[in-house]
Amino acid sequence: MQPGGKIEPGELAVNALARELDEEIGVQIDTAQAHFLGMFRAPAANEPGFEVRCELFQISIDVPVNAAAEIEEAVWVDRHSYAQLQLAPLTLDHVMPIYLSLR
Ligand SMILES: Nc1nc2c([nH]c(=O)n2[C@H]2C[C@H](O)[C@@H](COP(=O)(O)OP(=O)(O)OP(=O)(O)O)O2)c(=O)[nH]1
Repeated sequence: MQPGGKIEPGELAVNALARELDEEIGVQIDTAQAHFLGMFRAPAANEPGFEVRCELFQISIDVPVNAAAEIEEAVWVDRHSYAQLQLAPLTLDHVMPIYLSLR
């Protein structure tokens, strides 16, 4: 699944994005550079019976990512490797089609 997480009360989605990227993979972003891709929903990966509704953003970075303690592993996914990975429904149904349509 993508780095991200729940939006706190009163928080803008793009600020939640910046906070979660910092917490989860140690990446600081300029929120003005985050490109909003849309709102999507899918069955939640880790919460059976629940649905995840997300505001999805695209960012570009040229810094290393470091998985924080609570994150098991951080991997880059590309058009060649994704088919071998176990991906969350949101990623498989929405994020990958958008990614594959780029360029
Ligand atoms: N971050 C993220 N969460 C996803 C994706 N796909 C998906 O089903 N989810 C689900 C997993 C969780 O049920 C929920 C995100 O909650 P979370 O527990 O990661 O949120 P959080 O970092 O704010 O954690 P917490 O403080 O609430 O414990 O959305 C995804 O691509 N990225």
